[in-house]
Amino acid sequence: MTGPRETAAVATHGLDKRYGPHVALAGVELAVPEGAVYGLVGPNGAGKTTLLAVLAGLRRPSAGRVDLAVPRGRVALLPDTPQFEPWLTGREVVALARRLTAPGEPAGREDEVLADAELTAAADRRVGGYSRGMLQRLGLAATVVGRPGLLLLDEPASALDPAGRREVLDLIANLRGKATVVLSSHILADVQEVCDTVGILREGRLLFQGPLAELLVGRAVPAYLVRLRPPAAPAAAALRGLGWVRGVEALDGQRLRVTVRSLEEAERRLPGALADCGARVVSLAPQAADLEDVFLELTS
Ligand SMILES: Nc1ncnc2c1ncn2[C@@H]1O[C@H](COP(=O)(O)OP(=O)(O)OP(=O)(O)O)[C@@H](O)[C@H]1O
Repeated sequence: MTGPRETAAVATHGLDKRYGPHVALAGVELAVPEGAVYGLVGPNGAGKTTLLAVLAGLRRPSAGRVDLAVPRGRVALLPDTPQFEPWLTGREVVALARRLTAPGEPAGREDEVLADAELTAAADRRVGGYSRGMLQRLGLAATVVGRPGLLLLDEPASALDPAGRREVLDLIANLRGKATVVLSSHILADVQEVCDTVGILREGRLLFQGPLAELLVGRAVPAYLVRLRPPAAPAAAALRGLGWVRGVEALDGQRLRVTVRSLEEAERRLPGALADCGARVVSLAPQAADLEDVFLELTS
């Protein structure tokens, strides 16, 4: 066989999972390239948790198979709400995980992952007093302490506040190059930020899978975001009258979203058109397609 599946860290073939009569996964052909940070996105009930559990070997598929390029013992799963014994300290949780998953690793490895998770100061406190964000970071520390080759993260940042999400996303971004990561999320901005490869799951079926850039570029509506000194209305009216402008949307008193026939044409003509109508331009930038837009287009 040729193509990307050849270098897949994990691939599934004709994967089905039924819960009684309910079909949770249907013919899933997943291909996660080695070293990817792969975002599995889909609405609630799409089958994300089920797929991760099947990949981790915790649930048996009803049909099909999972091919792993790493040994089963080097696959680690972090559930969406990791549970720890509240009387253990953070350091004890990580130490236990190291002894279970990689007894050959030196104890110094524990300090390393606690530091990466910014938990050094809290390491000797009982985890019963940890915040949600700290628990999620501790879960990540305990998951990576054994240097897994494949990390499966179920909604790792979804339940956190913006600061907590930021910290967890940074930790995941730092895993790039050290392991293959598959994370599920319904927060598309998070996926767009940290993932290089995306799989869109709906009602148990993979609707799209491939590089994030390909997904976005192939579907981008060429548009420019123009910020002007108010008032923006005269410039909007002038642009609307031009043949190469497809539409002008006033986002507020000073920002216009100008959709165009092509970005190349806009690069040549937009600055001049704005100058001709006397607009005072603060900034001008092409607007990238958003994973959220593409997702809605594919799933609606
Ligand atoms: N143990 C189970 N028994 C019966 N049905 C289940 C079971 N686990 C999941 N399901 C159903 O299978 C479907 C997929 O569930 P799953 O939890 O995998 O989705 P999800 O994409 O992770 O959703 P969420 O984002 O809400 O966690 C849902 O319709 C769910 O109700």
